[in-house]
Amino acid sequence: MSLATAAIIAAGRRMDRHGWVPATAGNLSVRLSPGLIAITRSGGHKGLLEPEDVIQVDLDGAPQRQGDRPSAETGLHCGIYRHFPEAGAVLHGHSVAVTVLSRLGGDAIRLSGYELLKAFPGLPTHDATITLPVFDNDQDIPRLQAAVGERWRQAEAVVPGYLIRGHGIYVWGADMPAALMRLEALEFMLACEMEQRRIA
Ligand SMILES: CSC[C@@H](O)[C@@H](O)C(=O)COP(=O)(O)O
Ligand SMILES: [Zn+2]
Repeated sequence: MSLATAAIIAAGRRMDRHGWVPATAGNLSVRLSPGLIAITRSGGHKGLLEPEDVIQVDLDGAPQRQGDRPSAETGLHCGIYRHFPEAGAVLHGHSVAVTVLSRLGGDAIRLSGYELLKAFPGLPTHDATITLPVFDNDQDIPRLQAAVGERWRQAEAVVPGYLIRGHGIYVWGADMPAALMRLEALEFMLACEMEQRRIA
C-alpha cells in the first residue's frame, strides 16, 4: 500500500471516530504529483476504507483506470489543488456542528478569540478573526466550484477551508497531518460556537 493510501485510510478512521463521516459521507485526497491525486472512491464508509477504495485521478477528475468511480465531489478537490499549488491534502466531512451552523444563514462564519486560531497560517495569537465562507449546497459540482473560485478571487486572504450549507466542510493543508490539524481546529471552534449559542 502506498503512503498516500495509508494516510487516507488512517485519516478516514480518525474522522469516523469523531463522528464526522456518517453513513457514506465525506471524501479524502492526497496530491501525488502536481497533476495527479489519490482520492476516495464514491460511496462506501470512509471510516472503513480498504486500499482498493483509494483511486487516482488527474486534476480534471478523470480516473487513471477505466471503470473507477471517484468521489462525486472530486471536482471540489481538483478546484482546491488547481488554485493552491501548495495544497497537498484535502478533507471533507459532515459534522453536526458544520451542518447546524451553516444552516443558520449568512455567507460566512467568523471565528474570533480562540487559542486554536493559531493552527492557521500567519496567526501567532488568539487575538485574531478568520472568516470561513459558506456556500449554498448544490448537486451541480462544477457550478458549486465556480462559486467557490469566484469567492477566492474576491477575498483578500483565503482561509484554507469553507462550508457548504447543510452539507459539510472542506479543509486543506500542505500534507495530511496539516489538513487534519486544521480540520480538528475548525471542528473544535465550530462545536464551541454551537455550544455557546445553546447556552446563550
Ligand atoms: C451520504 S451522501 C453524501 C454524498 O452526497 C457526498 O456529500 C459525500 O460527502 C460523499 O460522496 P462520495 O461520492 O462518497 O465522495
Ligand atoms: Zn459531502
